[in-house]
Order: sequence, then C-alpha cells, then structure tokens
Amino acid sequence: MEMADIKHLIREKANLQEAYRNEDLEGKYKHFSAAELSDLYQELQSGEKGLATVEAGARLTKYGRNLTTDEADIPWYRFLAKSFIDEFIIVLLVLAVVSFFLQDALGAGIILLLAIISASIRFFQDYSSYQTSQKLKAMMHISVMVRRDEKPVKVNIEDITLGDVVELNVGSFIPADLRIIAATNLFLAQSVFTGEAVPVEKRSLEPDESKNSVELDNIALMGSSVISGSGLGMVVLVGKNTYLGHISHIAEEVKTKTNFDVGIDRVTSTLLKYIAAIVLLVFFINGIVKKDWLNAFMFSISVAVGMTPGMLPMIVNGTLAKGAKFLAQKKTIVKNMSAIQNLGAIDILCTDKTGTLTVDNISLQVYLNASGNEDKEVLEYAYLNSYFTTGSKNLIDRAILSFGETHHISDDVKEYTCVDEIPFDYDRKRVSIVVQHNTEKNHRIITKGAIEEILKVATTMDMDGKIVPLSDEAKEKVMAISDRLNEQGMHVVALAEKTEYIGIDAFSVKDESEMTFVGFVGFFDPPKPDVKDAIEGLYAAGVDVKVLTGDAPIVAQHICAQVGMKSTAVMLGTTVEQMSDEELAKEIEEYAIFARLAPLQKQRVVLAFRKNGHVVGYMGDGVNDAPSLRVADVGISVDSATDVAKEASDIILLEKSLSVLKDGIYEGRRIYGNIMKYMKMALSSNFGNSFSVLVASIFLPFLPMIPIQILIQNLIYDISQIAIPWDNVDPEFIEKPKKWDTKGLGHFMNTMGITSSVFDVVTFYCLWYLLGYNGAAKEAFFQTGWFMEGLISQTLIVHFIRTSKIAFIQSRADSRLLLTTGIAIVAAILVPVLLHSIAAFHFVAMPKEYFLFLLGILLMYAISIELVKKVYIRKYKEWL
Ligand SMILES: Nc1ncnc2c1ncn2[C@@H]1O[C@H](COP(=O)(O)OP(=O)(O)OP(=O)(O)O)[C@@H](O)[C@H]1O
Ligand SMILES: [Mg+2]
Repeated sequence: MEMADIKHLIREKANLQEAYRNEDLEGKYKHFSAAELSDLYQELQSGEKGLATVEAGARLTKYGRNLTTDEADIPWYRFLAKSFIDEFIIVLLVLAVVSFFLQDALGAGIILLLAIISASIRFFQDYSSYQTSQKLKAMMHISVMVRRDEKPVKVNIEDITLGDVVELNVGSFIPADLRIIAATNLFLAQSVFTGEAVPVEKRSLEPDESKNSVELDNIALMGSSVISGSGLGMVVLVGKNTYLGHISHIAEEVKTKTNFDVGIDRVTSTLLKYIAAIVLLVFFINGIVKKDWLNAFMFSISVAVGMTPGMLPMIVNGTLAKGAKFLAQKKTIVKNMSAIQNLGAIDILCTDKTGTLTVDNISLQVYLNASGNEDKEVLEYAYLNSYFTTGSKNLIDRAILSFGETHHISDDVKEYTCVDEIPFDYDRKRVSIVVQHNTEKNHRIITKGAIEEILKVATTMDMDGKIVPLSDEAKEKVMAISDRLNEQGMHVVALAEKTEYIGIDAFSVKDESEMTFVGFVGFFDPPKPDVKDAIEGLYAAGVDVKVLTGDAPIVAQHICAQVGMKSTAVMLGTTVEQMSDEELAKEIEEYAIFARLAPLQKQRVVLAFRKNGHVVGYMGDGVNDAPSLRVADVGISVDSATDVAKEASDIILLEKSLSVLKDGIYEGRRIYGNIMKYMKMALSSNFGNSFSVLVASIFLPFLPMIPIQILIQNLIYDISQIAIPWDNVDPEFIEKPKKWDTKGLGHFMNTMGITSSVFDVVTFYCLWYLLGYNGAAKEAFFQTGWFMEGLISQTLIVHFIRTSKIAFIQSRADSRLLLTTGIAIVAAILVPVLLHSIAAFHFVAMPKEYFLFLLGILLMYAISIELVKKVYIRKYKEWL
C-alpha cells in the first residue's frame, strides 16, 4: 500500500482524523518502514529468531491481548442493570410512584413486583444468550505460526505481541501490523482496506535513501492476507493500535448486517413510527373526549408500551443462540449468529472440490513419463519440488511427500540444496523450485502444476531419455494421457524441468519458459463417504449444488457423477472470463460444474448466482476460496481450511462430515419460522390493537382499560411467548428455502390485523349492549371483561399463526409453548379475581354470564381465524 492510499483512507474516516492527529499514525508507519532492521530489532528488543516464550508472556501482560475491539467479558450485573433500563419497566416505575402518591401503597408494591419479574426474565434470557455466544467465540480461534524460543509454534492471534516474528505463507492471515523482514515473491490481498482485489507485492527491502517519500512496501497491515509467496514479519503494532484497530468499529457496523438484520431493523423502525403516530392520536382523542389529560397521557403511554414488540430482540437472540447451541453440539461453529438464518434461506450451495467434497488426505497413485510409462525420475522431480516448497504444503504436496518417504525417494533430497523458489499462485497454477545437485555446478528449475499451465511453458519433452521438441501433436498425446487419468477420477499435476547455469541468483516467473516436459503424477481424490447422502439431502431440502473447482473438467465430472449430482454440465474458467456479468448471469443457470476457475472467477460465479436472485452458500477451504466466501450470503469452511478461508467464513464445520449442513439448513428455517411467528403476531396484533384503541377512544365515555391493566396484560402476554424459540415448525414449512420476505409481512399484517380489530369491536359491542356494561357504574366490568378477552385471544393466536394447518387438531405446538400459553390463560382469569380487592387495579369479579360470552366469542374467534387463514393461503399460496 502506498503512503498515499493510507492517507486517503485515514482522511476518509472522520473519526480516524482524531487518531491521526493525536497518535501520528502516518509518522508511526513511516518510522517502522524506514528503520534499519538492526535499529528495529533494538527498539523492539527482538530479532529474526523471535521472542522467548517467557518474554512473549510478559509482553502480553504488559501490552494486552491482540484484540481490535474491547472483547472483555461483560459482567452479569451490567446485564442486570440493562434489564431495568427498558421502556416497559420505566413506565411501570412511573405508575408505581403515581400510585404511591395516590395513597395506594399496596398497588405500588405490586407494580414494583411486576417490574422486577419482567426485568428478571429479560436478564436471564439476555445473559444466557450472551454466554452461549461467548462460548462459541472461545471455540473459534485463528492461529498463526510464530517463532518462539527459536522454533515455529502455532499461536492464537490474540496471543501475539510486539516483537513477535510471524511466518507468512500462502493463506496466512496477517495477525497484527508487521514490518516485513524477509520475503519471497510475497503478495498480499488488502482489499479490506483498499477495496481493490489486485494483490500487492511486499518486500523486505530497507528503504532507499534516494527516495524522499517512503513507500510502505515493507509494512503489512493486520487483516490482509497472503495470496502467494512467503516471508517473515515482525510485529510492530498490536490490537487497537493497529490500523485495523482504528477502523474496526466502522468495519464492524458495515460487516455484521446481513439481509436478515436489515429486514428486522426496517420492520421495527416502521412499526415504531406507526406506533408513535397512533399514540399521539390516542392521547389527543382521549384528552379531548374525556377531559382528563393526566389519565389520557398515562393511557397512551401504556398503549405505546403494550404495542411495542418488546420481546423481539429477546426472541431473535434466543432463537439464534438456541440454533447456534444445537449446531455446536454437532461440531459446527457459527461465527456470526445471523448466518444460521441465512443458511435456511440458501437455495444454491457452491462448493470447492478437493478437501471439501473429497477426503482431505489424497494419495499418490501413479507417476508417468511423457510416453505414459511409470518412471521413477518423475517421482523424484515431484518429491524435490514438494520438499523444497516453503509455502504451506497443500494436499498435493503432502501426498507426494508421504509417498516419497515410503518409497525411499527421500534420501535423494540430501544431494540437493535449494537455491530459490517461485511460489505457487492460483493464476499460474504452478510452483517452481531451483535446486543444485552437490556434484553439479548448474542450477535446475523444477516446475509442477496444472497440465495446461505446464504445457504453456514447455517447448521440449523428455521422451524416455531423449529430448524432443514438444509439437502440437505431442501436446495432444500428453493431454490424452492426462484425460485418461482424469476419467478414472484422478487429480493430475504435471512436471517440467530446465537446467540453467550458475550466474543467475534471483529467479522469477519469467524463468519458467522453454522447459522440458517430464511427466505426470496422478492422485486418487475420492469423495468423502457421506457426500452422496449429503448432496441428496441438499436436493431434498430444495438446495441446488454447484461445484466450483480449479481442477480439470473431466475429473470434476467424474467425481460429481460419483456423488450423485443431477447434472454434470461444465463451464470452463476461460468461458467465464470471456463473458460480461450480464451474459454470465444469463448462461449460468444451465451449469452445475465450473472447472479450471481462478479465484476471482469463482467469485464472479457466486455473484452471478446472487444477481439472479438466489441466496448462495459457499463452501471452501483454500486461499482461492476466500473472495467467494466473502461475497456469498453464507460462507462455510472446514476446520482444516486455511486461516484466510476460516476468517472469511460465517460457519466452520469441525467434523469432516457434510451431513451437518442439512441439519444446519433445517435449523435455519426453523429459526426463521419461529422469528416470523413472533414478528407476524406482533405486527398484526399491533395493527389490530391500534385500530380498536382508536375506536374505543372515540366511542367510549371511559378508558377501555386503565394503564396498569394494559401493562399487566402485556407482561403476561410476553411471558407466554418466551417459549417460542423452542417451538417446533411444521415439516412442510421447512421443506423449501426460506427467504426473508417483507411483502408477505405486509399482506399478513393487513389481513390478520383487520380480523382481530373486527373482533375487538364485536367484543366492545357485546360488552356494551349484550352484557350491559354501558354506564360509568359498570366501567370496571367493561375493563375487566376486555382485559380477559383481549389477553386470552392474544395469547391463543400464536397457536393459530404457527401453522398453516388446523391449530391444535392437525398441528400442535411444543409442550413448552403449550405450557406457557396455558399459564397465561389461567393468569388472565385468575388475576382479576385475585386483585379485585385492590382499588388501584380497577378489577372486578366477573359474573357467570360473562364467562359464557367469553367462551362463545373465543370459539367464534378461533373459527374465523381458521377461515381467514384458508382464504389467505388460497390467495397468497403461503402462510408465514
Ligand atoms: N501444490 C501444488 N503444486 C502444483 N500444482 C498445484 C498445487 N496445488 C494446486 N495446483 C494446481 O492448481 C490447480 C488448482 O488448485 P486447487 O486444486 O487447489 O484449486 P481449487 O479451486 O481449490 O480446486 P479444488 O476444487 O480441487 O479444491 C490444481 O488443479 C493443480 O493443477
Ligand atoms: Mg481447493
């Protein structure tokens, strides 16, 4: 990153300006960049060999853990305090004080008790959700290789400190701000900062005196990642002092909002505006009609509290935490809780092949020369190449090394020294090492990589010892051998070599030219045993599967057929490259396999599916998968994945099995269903309530309920809903992907809101005319009557809304929800009886005929909801 880029970024973020001025960030980076290495070591009391473990421990205590945000544990009493700072509680407390001054100490005491009950419920729910998420966080660690006591050790990112020497390899995550002290073709992705995907080269060079402005080529910022090459970096800034530390609170705001979070926010904010408007109206109407402004005020405030879907955050967090816990039992870590809901919404899962669909210990099967015969020399070349590669060794390298060890190739290595390396990258799909045999003077370059890429740089080939030109015809023959291996499901890499002479000391990609093709190695890359079932399960769940691989099309097709994929139509990376985004989006639906893809082509495929309206999950484990993991709706990686991939994902599977995916998807849909239940109820009953309260305010000479009654009603109702996260969801509901749907919410709100308002008005009418609660003397009867009817019908509605089938008869709620709602109904009947002697509550004991009426109206209510439901489903073809 150029200094200019950093300056630009810093200026862009308003709150960074402060830090920029006060802490002189630019000065700091300039200083670390310009320092001679020896001065730097002096300053940080460290060296190339890194810190001693004891020293590192001492520094950690001194400078604190390497965290960009305050992640200290929030103590329980903070949650307790927060539980009391809630509009519901505050209104209750105000009411308690008012009652106290009206000489009603008992009433005030009971109101206080209500406040305490409500706050405690909130406290236990919130605190346990928090504990769950903390536990999950503790399970999730990204580690890096650091030199401690002169040995490389794996250390969690949080435990890195000033002066640590970090080893950088392909796939490493930069764990703090580093000064690069050694680098071999080291390229970093810093799109986190610049938004640009182009990798930037980092060098260890000490600054050139002649340059007047220091270019920060030798500084690597926390949050970037290694795309290719390798190197060493010394930690110069940690935690909040890093560049990322200064912007992470900004980044967090942008990052954690998924489509689901945004949906919920939008609905709540619309609802709050609506409530505010209604409440103002209610206040003025009641004030004018009843001329009692204090009471009108208390009443409208209570209506506001009653209408606010106060349980929403608790229901959302509780459901998500419950889902995360469920998945944790299945050895699946959810980094970002809302991702579970998104998992339920995906209708396409894109996946990488090797190590994700296939087992993660592939084995070497054949080593053939250019004429297709087994040839030990080919194996030796492959072994040398894998042995001397310094970057993190991937599955291919590991397979070659273990085969070589069991076949006595490993001894040959001793005769060679490694001179240089041209590291692997996903665009070249090749890696080269430069070696020298101890009896020879010349250097030899050995290159291994994808067959097409090796053929691009070879001009001759080794035909059983004779070097012959590599004609087009010969290339075809070579390809045919590779295709044959691919057809057997084998993963193939090719080898080439070239003998250079002494004199060159730095090799680069340009030296991969005019090489001699020597042969192939083939690997058996079998699918994981349960992949077939897992894919079948995904299809059954309405999720289509697409394979996005860097491997050859034939081998990909072979494996895809083996694991039972519906289609094996292939599109190649080169085709993807030629198409515009629009063309790609149009063509893409027809294909199931995308082969020979470079990392950014993978990303384009994911984006194209999203553009077509799909919700896309991406599962992968490599550096080349990170860009796609970031842009997918849900990124999934496995425990053995590279750090960058893990960092970019939302969900990490600790077990090798993929069957957990299906569980996760169904859990996501269940979560969505349960959150939607509450949302739809809250919306429809609010809409309905507000209308009835308006009608009542206009036509009744007294308040339809007194403020404290509204609050008690609200509390009992809320308690009845606590069990929603544990409720079950109809099997039909989770059959298909569930996408967040605001339009559905709108239809629902109108239909159900109107139904419940109509019933409220019918109830008013009956109370007034049928039961004769129509004078000031009968006010308390009217209010108690509405309290009971309103509370019971509101509590019952969850049972009707939760299913598209006939409530109780065809689909029954979980026993916990049956219990809590049952308790609420009993409470609705008992509370007025128990409290009727306390004047403050205005309750009376209702006569028998009221209960007859109650039973009748509830039955009518139930029947009409079921009818409305039928009509609704016929019209909109869905429920929930
Ligand atoms: N260590 C290596 N040495 C040589 N070539 C390699 C190495 N690793 C990968 N390649 C080449 O690069 C290609 C793409 O790499 P890789 O298979 O990791 O990509 P991918 O997109 O992750 O695909 P996959 O679905 O197989 O995981 C491979 O098919 C292989 O030809
Ligand atoms: Mg891969």
